[in-house]
Amino acid sequence: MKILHLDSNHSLLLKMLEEAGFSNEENYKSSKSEIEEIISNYDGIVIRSRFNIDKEFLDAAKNLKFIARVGAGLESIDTDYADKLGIKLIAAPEGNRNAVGEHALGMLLSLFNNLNKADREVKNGLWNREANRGIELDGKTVGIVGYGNMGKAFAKKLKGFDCEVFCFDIKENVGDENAKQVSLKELQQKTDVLSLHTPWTPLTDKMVNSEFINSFTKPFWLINTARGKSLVTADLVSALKSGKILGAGLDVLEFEKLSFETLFDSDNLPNSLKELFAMDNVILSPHIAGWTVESKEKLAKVIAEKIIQNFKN
Ligand SMILES: NC(=O)C1=CN([C@@H]2O[C@H](COP(=O)(O)OP(=O)(O)OC[C@H]3O[C@@H](n4cnc5c(N)ncnc54)[C@H](OP(=O)(O)O)[C@@H]3O)[C@@H](O)[C@H]2O)C=CC1
Ligand SMILES: O=C(O)C(=O)CO
Repeated sequence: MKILHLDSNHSLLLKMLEEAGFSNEENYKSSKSEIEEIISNYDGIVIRSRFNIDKEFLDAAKNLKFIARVGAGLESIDTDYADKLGIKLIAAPEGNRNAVGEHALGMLLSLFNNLNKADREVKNGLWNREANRGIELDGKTVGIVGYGNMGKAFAKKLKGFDCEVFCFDIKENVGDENAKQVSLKELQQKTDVLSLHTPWTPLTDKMVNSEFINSFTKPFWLINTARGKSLVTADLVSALKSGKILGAGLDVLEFEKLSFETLFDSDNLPNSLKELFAMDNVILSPHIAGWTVESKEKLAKVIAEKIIQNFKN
């Protein structure tokens, strides 16, 4: 089988596939349309997030048997069309779920303890102890929306903090010893901290908007390590201003990657983002929750194992 690798990954991936007898070609530079011209020569592709795999691409990929995403989310792939064409989709949530759980927890603890603000202030000669008094997770209620690989990994990390953990998921019976499954309404009544772990789908697109936010009984903290487009940034900013949201940790933004840098450089960022940048109770990171030294290797290993398991002769 011939596999085209469209992003560079941990060397373990190529090593394992080569040892298993697959033929591997790396192409990290050609444009999407250039790849479309040659893609019919391959049985499988391995991609991280270089470009979206849309209908046009899939139509050109006449002999494709699998698409392996070195990551968890398949949002950048037209999964329905790939299914229709009988192309197998392979993801590796086992490879970065621990990283996401730790990142979400790290953001939460940083927010609760004003770490980013305090750090900046101390480095500027300010010794503001009272203004940086923290709060504790002990006794708080954490609501997790989307209780799959990532949500469960976060709940596992919360063990030992003496907080109550609830989850809401469209699937039934997903609760476990780390989180009690409740209705969305109950979660919104109880939650002090909301952590999003849903995929980006038509159902979750702009899910966290003013109506959703105002359905929470208490002011709450928000962590989003899922997808930026599930959250309406302008509505978040309004809620931060009104105090309905007490602080936010966002690893993902509505405007990411190329669009983010282009908008930033041309000073064309939407006002809502500029306002977020100015807020001390907001922590941002550039989509790195699942992006650790360890996850790089784990993702490679998981993807290689799944390809070998499914496609080795
Ligand atoms: N920031 C980062 O670096 C990373 C981000 N991610 C993001 O996290 C997402 C989740 O990954 P993962 O946990 O592996 O996915 P899973 O499919 O394992 O879990 C997601 C869960 O959310 C459920 N769900 C879907 N829609 C809703 C909804 N509207 N309300 C409540 N629950 C819902 C799903 O149900 P069903 O299966 O029925 O749809 C599923 O049970 C990825 O799609 C990706 O977007 C993942 C890894 C790294
Ligand atoms: O694994 C994912 O889905 C991520 O967002 C990181 O690439």
